Amino acid sequence: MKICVLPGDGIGPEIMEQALRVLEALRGDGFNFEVETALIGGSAVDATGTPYPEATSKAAKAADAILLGAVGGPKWDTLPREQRPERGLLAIRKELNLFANLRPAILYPELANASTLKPEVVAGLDILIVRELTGDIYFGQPRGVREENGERVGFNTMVYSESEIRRIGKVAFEAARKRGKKLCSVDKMNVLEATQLWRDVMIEISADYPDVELSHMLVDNAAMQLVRAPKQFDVMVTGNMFGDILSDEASMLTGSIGMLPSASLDANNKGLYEPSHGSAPDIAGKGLANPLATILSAAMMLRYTFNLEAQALRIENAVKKVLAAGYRTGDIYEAGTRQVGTREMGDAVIAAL
Ligand SMILES: NC(=O)C1=CN([C@@H]2O[C@H](COP(=O)(O)OP(=O)(O)OC[C@H]3O[C@@H](n4cnc5c(N)ncnc54)[C@H](O)[C@@H]3O)[C@@H](O)[C@H]2O)C=CC1
Ligand SMILES: CC(C)CC(=O)C(=O)O
Ligand SMILES: [Mg+2]
Repeated sequence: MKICVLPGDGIGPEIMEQALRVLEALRGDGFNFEVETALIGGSAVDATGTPYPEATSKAAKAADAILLGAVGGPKWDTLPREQRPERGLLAIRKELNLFANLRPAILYPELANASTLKPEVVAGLDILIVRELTGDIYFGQPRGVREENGERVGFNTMVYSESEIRRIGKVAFEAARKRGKKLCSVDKMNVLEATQLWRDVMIEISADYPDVELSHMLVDNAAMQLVRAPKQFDVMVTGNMFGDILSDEASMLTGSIGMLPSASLDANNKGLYEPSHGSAPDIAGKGLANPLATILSAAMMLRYTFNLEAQALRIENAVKKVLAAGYRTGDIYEAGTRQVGTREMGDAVIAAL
C-alpha cells in the first residue's frame, strides 16, 4: 500500500511524525505500506516557488492514499494569492476530485468535561458532518478585487451545479442509511440561489432513500442548534464554506479541534486524510500540538481506502485507552489529568496499541 505523506507547515510535521509512528507500530498486522513524502503549502513555496509542485501532484496520484498535516502560516499570508499555501490544498483536492469531506465529531466519554457544553448536553455525541469539498465560493469564478467607482471591490462567486450537489447528497444519504437514518441538509436558501438549488436537489435525491429522514436547516440556525442541542443531529450535509465553519464549531463539542479527524474522498474512496484543524502557528515547533486528530485520520484511511476495519478500530481503541489513562495535551487538559506533549501522546498511543 502506497501512502503519500504531506507534512506541510506549522504543527504539520510534528503531528504527522506521530501518525506515522502509529502506522509503523501496526506494520505486519495485515498491513504493509511504503511512504513517499512530498512538499505542499508554505514549505513547498519556499523550496519550489509553488504550493503544489508537479512532483507532489505525481506522488499523490501514484499513491493509494494521502496523509496530510496542515498548511499555512503568517509567513506566507502576504504572498500573491496563487502562491499562498492554502491554494496548494485547494489544488490537490480539486485535482484528485476529493469532493466528499467526512468530519466525524465524536465525544470520547473521558473528554466530557473538556467539551464547551455541559456533560449532559453532549454525552454520547456522535455527529457526522459531510462537507462538499471541491465547489462553492472557495472555487467559484469570477473572483478577485477590481476597481469600481474609485474604490476596490472584492468579489467571490458561490456556485453549485446540480451534479455536484447530487453526488455529495448521495454520499450523505448512504452514510445516514448506515447510521441513525437522519440527514439534516444545511443551506441558506432564504437568500442564496445556489443553496435553493442545493435544497431542491436534496429533496429530489430523498425519493431514493425512503428509509432516511431528511430535514433542512438554515445555516445560522444550524450554528446555534449545534451548541444548543447537538444530539438532535445524526448526519449533516452542507456546502464547502458552511461545512468548513460548522465543523470547527462542532469540534469544540468534542473537547478540541485537535480531536477532529477527516477523510476527503473521491468517487472510488481514494482519499486524502487530514486533521480538520490548520497549522496552528501559535504553538508550532513547541511540541504541544494534539496529534490525535491526525492519528484518527490515519485510522479513517485504514477504514475507507484500505478496508482494514480491524486495524482502524485498533487505533481508535488505543486512543480511547490513552484518554482513559488520563493522558492529555494542553488543548484537552483538565485538573487531575496528566499533561503531555505531542511526542509523549504518540508514545502513549503506541504503548496502548
Ligand atoms: N487543512 C489545513 O491545512 C488548514 C489550514 N489552515 C491554515 O492554518 C493557519 C492557521 O489558521 P487558524 O485560523 O489559526 O486555525 P488553526 O486550526 O490552525 O488554529 C486555531 C486554534 O486551534 C489551535 N489548534 C489547532 N490544532 C491544534 C492541535 N492539533 N492541538 C492543539 N491546538 C490546536 C491553535 O493553536 C489555534 O489556537 C492559517 O494559515 C490557515 O489558512 C486553517 C485550517 C485548515
Ligand atoms: C484552505 C482551507 C479551506 C482549509 C480549511 O479550513 C479546511 O479545510 O477546513
Ligand atoms: Mg477549516
